[in-house]
Amino acid sequence: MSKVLVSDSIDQVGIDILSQVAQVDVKIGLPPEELVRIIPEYDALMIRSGTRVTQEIIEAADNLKIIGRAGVGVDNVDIPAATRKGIVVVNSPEGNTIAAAEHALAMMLSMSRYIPDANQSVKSGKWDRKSFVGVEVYKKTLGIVGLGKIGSHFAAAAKAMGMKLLAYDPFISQERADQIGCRLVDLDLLVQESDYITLHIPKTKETYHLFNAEVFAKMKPTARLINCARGGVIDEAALADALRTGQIAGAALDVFENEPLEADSPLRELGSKIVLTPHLGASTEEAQVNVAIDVAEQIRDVLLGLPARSAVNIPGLYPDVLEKLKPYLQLAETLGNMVGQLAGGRIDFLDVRLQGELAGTKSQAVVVASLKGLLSQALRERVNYVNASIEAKERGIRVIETRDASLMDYTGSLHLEAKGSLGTHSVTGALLGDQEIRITSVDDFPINVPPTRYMLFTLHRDVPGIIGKIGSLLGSFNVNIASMQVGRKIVRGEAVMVLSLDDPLPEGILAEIIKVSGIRDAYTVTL
Ligand SMILES: NC(=O)c1ccc[n+]([C@@H]2O[C@H](COP(=O)([O-])OP(=O)(O)OC[C@H]3O[C@@H](n4cnc5c(N)ncnc54)[C@H](O)[C@@H]3O)[C@@H](O)[C@H]2O)c1
Ligand SMILES: O=C(O)CC[C@@H](O)C(=O)O
Repeated sequence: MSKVLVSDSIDQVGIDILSQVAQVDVKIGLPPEELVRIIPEYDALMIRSGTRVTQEIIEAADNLKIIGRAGVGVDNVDIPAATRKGIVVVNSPEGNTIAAAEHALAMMLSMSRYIPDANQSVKSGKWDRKSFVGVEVYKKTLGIVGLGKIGSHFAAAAKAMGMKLLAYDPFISQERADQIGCRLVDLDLLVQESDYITLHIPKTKETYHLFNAEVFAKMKPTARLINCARGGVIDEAALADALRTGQIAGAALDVFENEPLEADSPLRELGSKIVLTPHLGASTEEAQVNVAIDVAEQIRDVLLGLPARSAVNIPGLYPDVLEKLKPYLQLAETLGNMVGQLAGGRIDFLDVRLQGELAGTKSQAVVVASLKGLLSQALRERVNYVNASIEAKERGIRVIETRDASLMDYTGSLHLEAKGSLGTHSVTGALLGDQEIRITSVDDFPINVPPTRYMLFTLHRDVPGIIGKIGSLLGSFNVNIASMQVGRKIVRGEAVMVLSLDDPLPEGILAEIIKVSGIRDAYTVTL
């Protein structure tokens, strides 16, 4: 019989589902070294946000087939390590959406009316009405950072309370924002105009310390900040300073860079200016039942050899179809990710053209894989093969699918074209020897390069000396070039240069590249 380890507290309904197919051991609060020691016994691991599933634990997990996260955020799981080890990671993308949005609303209101402090005061025997004069949210401007599932639900409730809504989300279309009733603005404007700011973004490289001293300096002195998304998106030391010095009026936080919050955190010393809860966003009876059922059912299915519906690292397809299509799905994800970055964050449409033998395959999975790649910059692990199409639709991305079996320059190739905030761009790719990915054109200029982690593309006039200039410029920034190729249609005409780099491009270098005479445009792609 399979064995499942449940290492955080989950609702009994989840245990009951798992018990239909496995022996279930509930062991909460295990120290990491104990988890490393016992994990080889288990076929599945079910967690919430409390357990950190590190590379060390995954490497020791020789029998593990699936990790189930009863919640949305999988930033406590080392996904690349799990993927490398062939372990499916599943989550519950929607089970706690309402709970988290309602918690953020509760935080906004209790901060505005000093409810935690007033409650404490009455319970301590006082009847002090003067110290707790609050502010109304009615007619105030609310800035929503991250207009995804939770941000949208918060928006609907805030609108009903008479708030004016601004939103910052580089991956959401104006059309979608209009539907929700939000004015889409840049972060600077949102920060300057909002009376309340609520964060509903994932923790990524881009969002780490997105709210920092510089941002607090731009906020109104009467502004209040709510974070029920992820710790780490706020610089906590800078927030404590901003509250202490009166640069902003208040904050309400459910999540922290280190959890549990350190005993000596300056955030604990800010009296009625701050409301703190211990990561309770998902802690409602309803949400815990939802996420427990959602994830336990997926663990049960995978242990029975069936696909998972919300896998964050492996497509939810039947194994035989998957096996055949796997290399093409990888190609589609890579091209989607590339064209998404070339076209810019806010995508209007994606044209997926299946060529050669690929035109005859079950294309839906290839289209979905392209969308998964396209949305991966915005949604990271939250986009999967199940929700990629819905997420694209909600973002107002039009998807066009075409087939051309007659195009046979490679056995099968895939051409993706996307229009986004940086313009319309295209990439084509094919498989070499049925496995190895090759990029065979960019913006219809023929090339033949394997995708690499850091890439630089330039559009330029094919004139002598230009390659040397780019090489020297990158050298002066200590960026090493691993390979370089030029694609052109006619000699001395328009051309594209593709450079694979060993290092990421430092800030500001793209602007220098564009200044080089003959260069028309330059783009970076990180895979
Ligand atoms: N406190 C809790 O207990 C709790 C509960 C549930 C979810 N969460 C967290 O809340 C967050 C939002 O969850 P969701 O379900 O709404 O996710 P979602 O994926 O539906 O929405 C996230 C949104 O953030 C946007 N985004 C990504 N990068 C951005 C950036 N750099 N700037 C601005 N916007 C950006 C995306 O386009 C997307 O629309 C996640 O971090 C999740 O882990 C916390
Ligand atoms: O497990 C929890 O209680 C928190 C879940 C929440 O942070 C999430 O991302 O889903």
